[in-house]
Amino acid sequence: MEGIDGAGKRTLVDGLTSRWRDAGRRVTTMAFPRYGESVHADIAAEALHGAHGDLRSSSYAMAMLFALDRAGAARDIRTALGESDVVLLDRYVASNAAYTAARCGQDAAGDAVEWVAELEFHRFALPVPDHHLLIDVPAEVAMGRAAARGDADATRGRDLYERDNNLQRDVDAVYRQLAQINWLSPWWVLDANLAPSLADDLLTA
Ligand SMILES: Nc1ncnc2c1ncn2[C@@H]1O[C@H](COP(=O)(O)OP(=O)(O)OP(=O)(O)O)[C@@H](O)[C@H]1O
Ligand SMILES: Cc1cn([C@H]2C[C@H](O)[C@@H](COP(=O)(O)O)O2)c(=O)[nH]c1=O
Repeated sequence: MEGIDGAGKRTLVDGLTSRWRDAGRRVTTMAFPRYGESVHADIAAEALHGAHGDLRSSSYAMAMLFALDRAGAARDIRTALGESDVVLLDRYVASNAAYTAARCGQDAAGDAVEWVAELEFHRFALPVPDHHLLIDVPAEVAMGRAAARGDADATRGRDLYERDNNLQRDVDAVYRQLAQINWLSPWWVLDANLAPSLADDLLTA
C-alpha cells in the first residue's frame, strides 16, 4: 500500500485487513518503517525529527536506513508469504524509490529508482510484490490530513518530510509515474474516497 504522507494507507490497510479476515482469509500485515523494532528505523525516525544534523539532508543515508530496516524483515516477509493468503504491507520498497527519486530531483530520479530496486530486491533479496496499491488522493488533501493528525498527536508531531509540501508534491508525481508504467508489477490506483466499496472489489479479485 503506497501513497504520500497522510494519504490514508494505514486506514485502508486496517479496513482491508478486517474485511479479508472476516471473509476467512489469512492476512498478515506489516508496516515500514518498523519503528521500535529495528535500530535502522529508529535512527531514520530521529533524523526525520531533526536529530543528526547533516544526516537528515542526505537522501542516500535515509534511503539506506529504510532499506536496512526492510532487509532485517526479509525472513519474516518470506515466512508470512508461506503462511498467509495475503501479505499486506503499509509502505514497501516503492516508498523508498518514490521518496529518494523525489529528493534527488528530476534529472537523477530514474537512477535513484533503479538504485533502490537493485539494492533492495537484488542485494538484500527482498521479495518483489505481486501488486502495488496506490492511494489516489490530491496531495493538498493528504497534506491537510497529515497536518491535522500531527497537530492532534503531540507525542508524534510532524516530521521533516511531512512539513515539506514541495517534497510531498514531487513524491506524488513520482508515484503516479511508477503506477503509469506498472513498475515491477501491476499497480492498482485506489480512489481514496471510494475506499470502502473498492475493498469489496479487491476481495473478489
Ligand atoms: N478517506 C479518508 N477521509 C478522511 N480522512 C481520512 C481518510 N483516510 C484517512 N483519513 C485520516 O487521515 C489521517 C491520515 O491517515 P493515515 O494515518 O491512514 O495515513 P497514512 O497514509 O498511513 O499516513 P503516513 O504515511 O503519514 O503514516 C488520519 O487522521 C486518518 O484518520
Ligand atoms: C518506508 C519508507 C518511508 N519513507 C519515508 C516516507 C515517510 O515520509 C517517512 C516515514 O514514514 P511514515 O509512513 O510517515 O512513518 O519516511 C522513505 O523515504 N522510504 C521508505 O522506505
